[in-house]
Amino acid sequence: MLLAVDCGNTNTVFALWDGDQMIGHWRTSTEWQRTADQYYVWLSTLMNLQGIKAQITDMIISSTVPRVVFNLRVLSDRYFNTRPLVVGKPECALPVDVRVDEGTTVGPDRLVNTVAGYEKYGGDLIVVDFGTATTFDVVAADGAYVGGVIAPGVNLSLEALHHAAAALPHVDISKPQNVIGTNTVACMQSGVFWGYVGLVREICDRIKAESGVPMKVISTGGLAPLFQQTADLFDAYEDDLTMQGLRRIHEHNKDIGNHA
Ligand SMILES: Nc1ncnc2c1ncn2[C@@H]1O[C@H](COP(=O)(O)OP(=O)(O)OP(=O)(O)O)[C@@H](O)[C@H]1O
Ligand SMILES: CC(C)(CO)[C@@H](O)C(=O)NCCC(=O)O
Ligand SMILES: [K+]
Repeated sequence: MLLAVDCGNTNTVFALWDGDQMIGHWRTSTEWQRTADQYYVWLSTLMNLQGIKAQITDMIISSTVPRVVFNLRVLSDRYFNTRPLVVGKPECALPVDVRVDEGTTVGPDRLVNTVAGYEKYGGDLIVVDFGTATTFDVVAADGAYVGGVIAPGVNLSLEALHHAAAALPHVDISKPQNVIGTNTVACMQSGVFWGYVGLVREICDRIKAESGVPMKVISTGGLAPLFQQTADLFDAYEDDLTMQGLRRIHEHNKDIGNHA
């Protein structure tokens, strides 16, 4: 079975794949100090609790935090006796072209999202991911990754207000009743919530205009449903796009006989 690991700047998600069936997924905070032994104790405890008996033979990692990869490699080597595929490393092949400026390193999560989006929806696609950052990634007709947009994440924007202004409290995102807030929290929620609705709409419109072809927009990430409830921003929502992409990239490397 395949263990797929997606390390974001805030959270790390592990998913267990049996072929194209995801049989479990678990989330922890991203901490580069966490050791291979700690990962293993945590993972095996959760698997036991859920009665999952799995023989993990393969591992694939996408990490936006370079220093966590070391301990995940040790986990793979020590406990699963396999060398992991690491997205973005030369030995990990992608099933699509990447057409960006020479010398640019695209975040592996962004590439992985587009691979999954293309597999399910085909090309001429925009993938929006609401993580630590809000990213927009563009897939051409042939599936190639052709670039995108990085905007500050929703929670990051709220945190930035709280940190920079002495009188602004910590606030969780939610959909405000009105645009005109009549207390501090409502004003902050309005600014970030409606500001984001506008940001997403404007960026997608401009990507479509610049591309000159009709495009589908799909969203992923914890906060996407909150925005979709309100405004018709996306054609579809996928809750585990990054994990689907990791499974697909692993399969591609097997198909071409590439063993990390
Ligand atoms: N209504 C909500 N308000 C606040 N947070 C929410 C809400 N719904 C979901 N979330 C949060 O969204 C997060 C899931 O987001 P996701 O995994 O896409 O990105 P992340 O883990 O924050 O970022 P990264 O992948 O960059 O580490 C979870 O931590 C969850 O707590
Ligand atoms: C933009 C983030 C932080 C989103 O997770 C990540 O994809 C990243 O660190 N990217 C590196 C730079 C780039 O994608 O161009
Ligand atoms: K993510």
